[in-house]
Amino acid sequence: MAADLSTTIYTLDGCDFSYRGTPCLSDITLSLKKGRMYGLIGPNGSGKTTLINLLTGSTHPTSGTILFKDRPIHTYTKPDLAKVLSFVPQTFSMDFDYTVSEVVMMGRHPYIGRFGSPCTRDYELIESALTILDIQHLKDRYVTRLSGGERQRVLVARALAQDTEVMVLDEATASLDVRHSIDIMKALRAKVIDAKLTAIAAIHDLDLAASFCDELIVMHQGGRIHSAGDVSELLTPKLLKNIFGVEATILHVPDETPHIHYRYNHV
Ligand SMILES: Nc1ncnc2c1ncn2[C@@H]1O[C@H](COP(=O)(O)OP(=O)(O)OP(=O)(O)O)[C@@H](O)[C@H]1O
Repeated sequence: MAADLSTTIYTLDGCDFSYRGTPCLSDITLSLKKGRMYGLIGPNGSGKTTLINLLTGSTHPTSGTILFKDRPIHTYTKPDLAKVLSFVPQTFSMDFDYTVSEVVMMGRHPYIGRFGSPCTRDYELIESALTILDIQHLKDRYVTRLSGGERQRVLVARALAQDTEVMVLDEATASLDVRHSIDIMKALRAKVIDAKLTAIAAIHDLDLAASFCDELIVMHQGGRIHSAGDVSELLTPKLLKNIFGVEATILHVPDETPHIHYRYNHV
């Protein structure tokens, strides 16, 4: 049966990437569908952030092609891309002291322009993002004076306010406490279900990935994709042993997503 191309958001075909001649990604071939949540997992240095940079169009493959919504990603202008694709980076730096509200408002810039006037809908989206990320009380604070976790929530709020059909996140929960990590994943999951968002999240917390993602993309050393597919099929003790070198059991509790039980082998 022919594939349903109308629901394909990304098609990566044989993508390689090198940093000044040093190979980093090799032969990345992937098809990512609309309305799915993907967890991008793999050990440190396996190429997750580099792949994320290709997916956001901020860098281009050394060879191979990336189609985004059936068009080569490099043919989109930055403003056009920003209306359909939002990005939560791992870290960020700002040249000026912006308040939390101002940073979240930046999510609306693709629609209103840097010097345009926001409309009611813009304010509604900003308020909603501030509430979902539990940062209403911080809205007049300078972002540079927030904790790492608070700042990370501001970046996710900015991406949510951007209201795009695709969101790419690079370890968006890395500095968050357990409640805020779960809240962010829940908020993404709700958008995946209700608004057919496609979310691709590089994530180290495998339990969170297993609980909230539909599919995993597993990277391994050498910048290759080891495997990709449904969480329930992919997440096995053998995979965790092969990719991360850890001993673990996958617990299947009725009506719950799988849980990973690591065996630490304390002496
Ligand atoms: N700007 C750069 N110049 C040269 N090499 C780089 C650069 N950025 C990353 N690398 C190298 O590319 C490889 C992949 O790095 P990348 O950051 O994509 O991995 P990652 O899977 O996101 O790692 P982590 O889990 O530690 O965040 C690593 O070997 C890294 O040292």
